[in-house]
Amino acid sequence: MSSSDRVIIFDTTLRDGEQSPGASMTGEEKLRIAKALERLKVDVIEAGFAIASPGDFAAVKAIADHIKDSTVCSLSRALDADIERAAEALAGANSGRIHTFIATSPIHMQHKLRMQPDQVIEQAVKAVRKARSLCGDVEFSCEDAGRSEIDFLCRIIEAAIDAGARTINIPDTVGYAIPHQFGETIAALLQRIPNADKAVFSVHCHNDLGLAVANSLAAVVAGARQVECTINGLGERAGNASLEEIVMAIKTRQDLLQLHTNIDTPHILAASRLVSGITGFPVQPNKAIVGANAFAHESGIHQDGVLKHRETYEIMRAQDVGWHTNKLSLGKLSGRNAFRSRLEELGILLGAEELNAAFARFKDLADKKHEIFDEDLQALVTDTLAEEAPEHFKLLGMEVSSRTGVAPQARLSLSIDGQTLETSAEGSGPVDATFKAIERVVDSGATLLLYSVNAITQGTDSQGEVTVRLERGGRIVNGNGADTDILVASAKAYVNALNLMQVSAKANPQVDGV
Ligand SMILES: CC(=O)SCCNC(=O)CCNC(=O)[C@H](O)C(C)(C)COP(=O)(O)OP(=O)(O)OC[C@H]1O[C@@H](n2cnc3c(N)ncnc32)[C@H](O)[C@@H]1OP(=O)(O)O
Ligand SMILES: CC(C)C(=O)C(=O)O
Repeated sequence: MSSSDRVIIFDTTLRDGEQSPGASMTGEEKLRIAKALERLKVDVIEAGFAIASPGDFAAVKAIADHIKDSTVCSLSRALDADIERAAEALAGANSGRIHTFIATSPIHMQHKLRMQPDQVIEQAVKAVRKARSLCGDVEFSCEDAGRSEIDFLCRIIEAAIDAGARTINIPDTVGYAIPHQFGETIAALLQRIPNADKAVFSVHCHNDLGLAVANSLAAVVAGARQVECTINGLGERAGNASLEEIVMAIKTRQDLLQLHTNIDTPHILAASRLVSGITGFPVQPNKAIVGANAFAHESGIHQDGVLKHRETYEIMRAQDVGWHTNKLSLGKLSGRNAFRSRLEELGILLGAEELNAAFARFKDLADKKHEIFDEDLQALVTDTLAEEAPEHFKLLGMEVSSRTGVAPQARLSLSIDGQTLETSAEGSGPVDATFKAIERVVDSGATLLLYSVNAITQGTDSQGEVTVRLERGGRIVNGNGADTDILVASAKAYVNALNLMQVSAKANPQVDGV
C-alpha cells in the first residue's frame, strides 16, 4: 500500500484527554503514557498545551526530550506568546510540531472571540507564519469546524496552507456532526480548496452524540489522512474518538477501506490499562476492543459457534489487541458444549451420564451465581463423583495435644482398605499435625490448595464444616467434613478428599496417569 493509503494517528490523550474533568496527570505520569504511545507507534503525540501552566510546559518539554520515534506536538492559541512557549517546550524534540488553532464558527467568532471573520483569517495567517518561523511542522485547526460555514472554511484553510500549515485539522469540537454529512464536508473541502493537495487533512471528533468514531471514519473514507483520537476515548465532556476503535476499524475493515495505520496493535490493551490506572477512569466492561467483555462469549449458542470456528462470532483476534486469549464465560446461559470443553481443558473427561449429572448441577448453581469459576467446576464434578465414592480411607479415632511452647502432636487411628493403622506426627499447629500424620501412612503426593472452616450452626457448640482442596497431577478435589470438634472435622475432610482423589483417578486416568 502507498503512503497515501496510510492514516496518520495523532494521539491527544495527554492534551484533550486531560480535559476530561478529573483526569489531570502529573508530568511523570504523562511521560509514562507518552512512552506507551511511542511503543504503540503513534505517529504524533500531542503532549499538552505549553502555555497553560508551568507544569504543562515541563511535561511537554520532558516528553519532547525523551520521545524519539513519534512526533511531539504542543497546542497553542493563535497568539504569539502561546506559539513561542510551544516552540520553547519543543526545542529538544527529534521531531516537533506546533498546533495552532482559532475558532471559525459564527457562534464562536461572535460570542467568544468577539472578532469579525476577516480578523479571524488575518490572525490565523499571522499565527501560522509565526509558528512556521519557529518550527518546520505546523498544524492549523479551525475550532468548531463542525458548525462553521463551508465557504468560510475554504477561505481560511486556503490562507493557512499558503502561510505554511502542512496539516489542516477539521474539528467537530462539540460533537454535532452526523457521519454522512461530515464525510461530505471533508470531500467538499478537499475538492474546493485549490491548494488542498499541499496539506494532510485531519479530523478531531468529539463524542457528544456518541458519533466520534463514526464521524472520523466517514472523514477518512472521504479523504482525510490524519485522525486525532485518545486512548479509551478520554476527552473534554463525552470524550474524543477512541484510538483503539479507529485503529481496529481500519485494520479489521481493510478489505473495504483499503487503508492502514502504523499502530502496533498488540500494545493497545497495555496502553488502555495504563491510562485507566493513571487517570482513575475505569474502562466499562462492554467497551469495544479494551473492555473486559470485548472478547468474552456468554451465551451457549455463541460459545458453541466459537468452539467450532472462532470467526463465527469474532471479527478480530483477542491477541491482536493485547489480550492473552478470548474467553467463554460459564453461566446460566451456557450450553453443554462449552461446559464439556472447559472441563476437558481442566483435564476432566466425563462419560455421557456423568456429564449430564454435572451439567444439571452446573445449571442449578449458575441460577444462583453470576459466574462459574474453575474451582466451582472442580467441586461440581467432585460432588457428582462423591455419590459413588467408596471409603478406602476411614478415620477411626484421633487425639491431638497442644500446649504452649510445645509443638502440637496428633495421633490418629485410620482404616485403609479395611486394615487398621496407627499414625502420629508433629506440626506447626494441630491441623498441620493432623494432616502430616495422615500423610505419613497414605503418602498421597497431593498438594493442599485450600483449607477453610465454616460454622454451620450458631454458638460455641456449633458444627464446624471444613473444606480441604487437594491437587495432584492437575486433578483437584474438594473434601468436606463436619463435626463439633474442628480437628475431627479437619481430619474427616482430608480423608474425604483422599477418597475422592481415588474415584477421580479411576474416572479420568489420563490426567495424572494414576
Ligand atoms: C477546543 C479546545 O479544546 S481548545 C483547548 C482548550 N484547552 C484549554 O483551554 C486548557 C488550557 N487553557 C488554559 O490554561 C487557559 O485557558 C489559557 C492559559 C490558555 C488562557 O488563560 P487566560 O488568559 O486566563 O484566558 P481565559 O482562558 O480566561 O480566556 C481565553 C481567552 O483566549 C481567547 N482565545 C480563545 N481561543 C483563542 C485562540 N484560538 N486564539 C486566540 N485567542 C483565543 C478568548 O477569546 C479569551 O480571550 P479574552 O481573555 O480576551 O476574552
Ligand atoms: C483545538 C482543537 C483541535 C480541539 O481540541 C477541538 O476543537 O476540540
